[in-house]
Amino acid sequence: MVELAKLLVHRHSTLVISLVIITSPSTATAAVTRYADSLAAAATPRVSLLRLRGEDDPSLPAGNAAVSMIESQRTRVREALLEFTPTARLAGFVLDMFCTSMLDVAEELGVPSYLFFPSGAAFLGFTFHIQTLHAAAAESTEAELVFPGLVRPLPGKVLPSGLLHEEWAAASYRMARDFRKSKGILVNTVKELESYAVDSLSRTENPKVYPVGPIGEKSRREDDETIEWLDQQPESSVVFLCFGSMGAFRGEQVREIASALEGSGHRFLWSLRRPGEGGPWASPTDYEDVREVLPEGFLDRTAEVGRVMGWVPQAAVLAHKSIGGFVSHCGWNSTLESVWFGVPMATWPMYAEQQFNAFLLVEELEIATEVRMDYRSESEEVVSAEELERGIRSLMEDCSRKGRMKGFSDLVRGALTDGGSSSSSIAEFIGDVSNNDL
Ligand SMILES: O=c1ccn([C@@H]2O[C@H](COP(=O)(O)OP(=O)(O)O[C@H]3O[C@H](CO)[C@@H](O)[C@H](O)[C@H]3O)[C@@H](O)[C@H]2O)c(=O)[nH]1
Repeated sequence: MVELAKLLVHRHSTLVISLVIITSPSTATAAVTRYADSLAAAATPRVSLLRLRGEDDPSLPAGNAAVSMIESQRTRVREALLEFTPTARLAGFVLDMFCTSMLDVAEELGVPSYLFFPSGAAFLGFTFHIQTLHAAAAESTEAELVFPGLVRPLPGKVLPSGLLHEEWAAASYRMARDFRKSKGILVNTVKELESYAVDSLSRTENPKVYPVGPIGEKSRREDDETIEWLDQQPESSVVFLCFGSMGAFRGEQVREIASALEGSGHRFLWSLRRPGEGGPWASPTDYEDVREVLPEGFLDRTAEVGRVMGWVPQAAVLAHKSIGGFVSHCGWNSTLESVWFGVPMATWPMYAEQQFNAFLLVEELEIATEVRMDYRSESEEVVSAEELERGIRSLMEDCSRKGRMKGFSDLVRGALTDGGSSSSSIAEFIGDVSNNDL
């Protein structure tokens, strides 16, 4: 800052600069004091020095303590500047990057603030970029974020729920930092499904990525009453609704879903579960009797065309030829299962990264239709029967996504065959592991 001040006065013949130096007992080391003394001795009418001394707050970690100590000096800076420059016209503040708490003071004094960023432009750009990501998430704005893993800009409204809360965001950053310490990352995906993202990851300094998916059981025939009922339904005629291990509904939302299903006229299989007791993260349970939440007479009216179940054998259901579409919360396992069996999806995300997945499915891969891409269960908003019915009709009646889904299904199944991309990645991983010095 001192050198910047010298440069400025050198370039302008009447400019006057007051340098404010704020220290505290812990920051006023002998060297700092010596340096400040030398500046004071060399002060000229055009570069003068204003020294303030604050107190340390031992309860704060060092970095925060310095920023907070500076912040505590706002009133004194204001008073000192008014006293110090009574006759001169104050033109503006130039702030060190840790002194942004002085922005308010400048505003009170009616002058503009500038920032001195002591690092390079690329780093400044990077600093802005991560802040944009975070701000967009926190404010859930309509902002779009260009992000290397996706072809299209990512709307702020589909950012992972984890970035919406300050404390979770901090944990996400910590996790990402720790991921980078690994030697490689095995990812439950298929290169052909996410080729753009896999390629973009491989072009970075991040650990090596091995796309080894889809992991999980694929087609287990379950001899239970659900499958027996599906056996009696025409091919591709049944819409399947299932919302993962934590998906559950009650009250008004259940009635809207029921009304959408009846309104759509399509056959259905609905996995309906009761929210767990004991907070939002308690596991759902099956309703003892779904009649207690369903609209009066619903089960009787739909007895010929639909089934309402609790937990269902999802993979076996998706494997069944009578299933024509899947309304899903877009959990990654459900997504891969749907792709594996070539069942088109309609997106109704709830939490975690499901909104992001919904965007990937609807906009990037074009294999899903949208009920919602940005729904969040924490909002407790009710999705209306009309909205859901529209989504179900589009899923079951518009065949345009079916061909694309079939194409991806073939690619994903091919990945795990001999010589397929995931098999090769697994082999590569094993090769790399074996070559490590253990
Ligand atoms: O009635 C049901 C409901 C679910 N499943 C199975 O349970 C799994 C559910 O997995 P997933 O679709 O990934 O959903 P979540 O359980 O919600 O998974 C969590 O973990 C995933 C990553 O593993 C994230 O993508 C999700 O957002 C996060 O919610 C799948 O294999 C389903 O086949 C059933 O068999 N029957």
